[in-house]
Formats: sequence, C-alpha cells, structure tokens
Amino acid sequence: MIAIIGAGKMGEALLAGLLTRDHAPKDVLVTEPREEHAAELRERYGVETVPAADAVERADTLLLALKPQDMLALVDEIAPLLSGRNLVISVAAGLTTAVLESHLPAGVPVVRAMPNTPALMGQGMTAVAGGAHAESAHLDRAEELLGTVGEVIRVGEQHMDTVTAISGSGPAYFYFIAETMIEAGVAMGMPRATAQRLVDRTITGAAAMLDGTGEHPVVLREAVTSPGGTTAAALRELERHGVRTAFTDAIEAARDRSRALSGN
Ligand SMILES: NC(=O)C1=CN([C@@H]2O[C@H](COP(=O)(O)OP(=O)(O)OC[C@H]3O[C@@H](n4cnc5c(N)ncnc54)[C@H](OP(=O)(O)O)[C@@H]3O)[C@@H](O)[C@H]2O)C=CC1
Ligand SMILES: O=C(O)[C@@H]1CCC=N1
Repeated sequence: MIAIIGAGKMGEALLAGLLTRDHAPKDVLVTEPREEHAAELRERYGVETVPAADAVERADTLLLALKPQDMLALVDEIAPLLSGRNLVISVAAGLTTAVLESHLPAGVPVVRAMPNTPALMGQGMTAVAGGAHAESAHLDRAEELLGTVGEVIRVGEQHMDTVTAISGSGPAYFYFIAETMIEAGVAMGMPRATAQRLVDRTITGAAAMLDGTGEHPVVLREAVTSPGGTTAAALRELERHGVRTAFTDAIEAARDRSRALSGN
C-alpha cells in the first residue's frame, strides 16, 4: 500500500499519474488536511483519504509531497509510528536525507526524489538518491513506483539541488517561453488560439526531435538556422539581450534556493 501525504500540485500529479497507469485506487491512500480538497480527491480519483497516522499504519511506502517548510512538522508527527518496515520517499526541494533521518527513528529508510509535474501525463523525469539506511531494494522500490509516471535516474545526493533547478522547476521555464511566444504572436495580430496552437505544437515537435534524434541541441538549432534567414535574426536578438546568461543565472538561483530550503 502507498500513501501520498500532501496531494497539492505535485502530489496530485503523482496520484493521477499512478492511477492512470499501474495502480488501483484501493492501493493508494491520500492524506490531505483540508476537507474540501480531500473530498475533491475522493470524488475525482476514488481514493480513500485518511489522517496521516492511519496512512502510516496501513501503508508501507510513504510518498511525502508537502512543502519543504511544512515537512518536518509532519515528519515529527508521524516519526513515532514509523519503523524499518516503512519506506519514506520525500519529494521536497532542498530537504536532505540527513535532515529527514535526524527527525526519524534510527534505521528508517529514506529516499529523496525530485519528480516533475509532467508525471501527470506519464512523461515525468525523476531523480532519486538514497539516504544512509536506504538499501538498493529501497531505491528499486522508489524507482519502480516513480517509473510508472515517467523516467527515473539515480544520482548522488550532492546533485539533487541541481536536479531540482533543471528538471524539477524546468517545466515552468518552458511554459514561460511558451507564454512569451504566444503573446508575441498576439501582439503581431494573430488570434490567440492560433498562436497557442503554433506554440504548443512547436514545443512538442522540438521536444520530439531532441528525444528522437538524440542530437545535441546545437546541431538541431543549426538545421533551423538558414544562412541570412529569420532564425539567425531572432537568435542574434536573444544573445543581444543576454538570454543565455539569464537562463544560467536563473538555474543557479533555483539551485541556491533549493539549498536554502534545507535549512527550513
Ligand atoms: N510543484 C512541482 O512542480 C514540484 C514540487 N515538488 C515538491 O513537492 C512538494 C509540494 O509542492 P507543491 O505540490 O508545489 O505544493 P502545494 O502547496 O501545491 O502542495 C502541498 C500540499 O501539502 C498539503 N499539506 C500541508 N500540510 C499537510 C499535512 N500536515 N499533511 C498532509 N498534507 C499537508 C497542502 O494542503 P493545503 O493546500 O490544504 O495546505 C497541499 O495540498 C514540495 O516539497 C516541492 O518542493 C517537487 C518537484 C516538483
Ligand atoms: O518551485 C519549487 O520549489 C518546486 C520544486 C521544483 C519545482 N517546484
């Protein structure tokens, strides 16, 4: 039995992704403090919503998807009920396995995971890192679970803040680009729905090229950039405005924020 504790944006994306694929509603418990939201989840997914203490008692695998700032209070609350039979998987940005372990009874296995919201579509990208008491069977279990909603890689925990900045937050960067491109089309007089369709399909197509050809993005970009053409004119403007540096700085800021959240 799996319990998802905290079914906000990420927890619900994982819940929906799991139920669409390998898991039946009877195999997943959900803990959500707000009754109105809990009722929505019961209605939408047919899952049982239970207090955290019941979830811990009934589930062997606990997927903790609360905000990092709320996580340790919850961990302190459930810690007395946990033992080595449980596997704790935390998706919280920043919180290290060492911090989580320091709030848990000795020996409870902890896996730190960083998924992303495309898990909802079965297109997630998750990295996992094991804590001091996580054996390879625990990592296998986490990988199997999160693998039902996309791809999973194992990384050393020292890389998790960078993972968070790249693939955890990453979908938002592409939505930001999409939004900007749509607005540019609208500003040039195109109907919004047309602009949105063009942008959606272009991003999906570019992603398929990256994934399907295995080529480096520079090679794919060069193929679009005709000599003396439109793409070269656009890219020159992006470089002039420092977009490359802006992205690098943005990803570093996300990495640093993830590190800072570990202190909460
Ligand atoms: N959003 C994303 O793309 C990603 C998020 N994450 C991580 O996932 C976690 C959740 O983020 P996100 O989904 O965006 O945030 P949300 O605020 O949407 O979700 C947090 C959820 O936890 C619930 N909650 C709060 N306190 C408790 C409690 N004591 N017991 C059970 N549930 C509780 C909240 O309920 P209520 O609303 O009623 O307060 C809310 O539904 C974070 O740690 C974040 O770092 C990781 C990868 C990607
Ligand atoms: O914004 C956040 O803090 C979370 C972690 C990664 C994506 N969303």
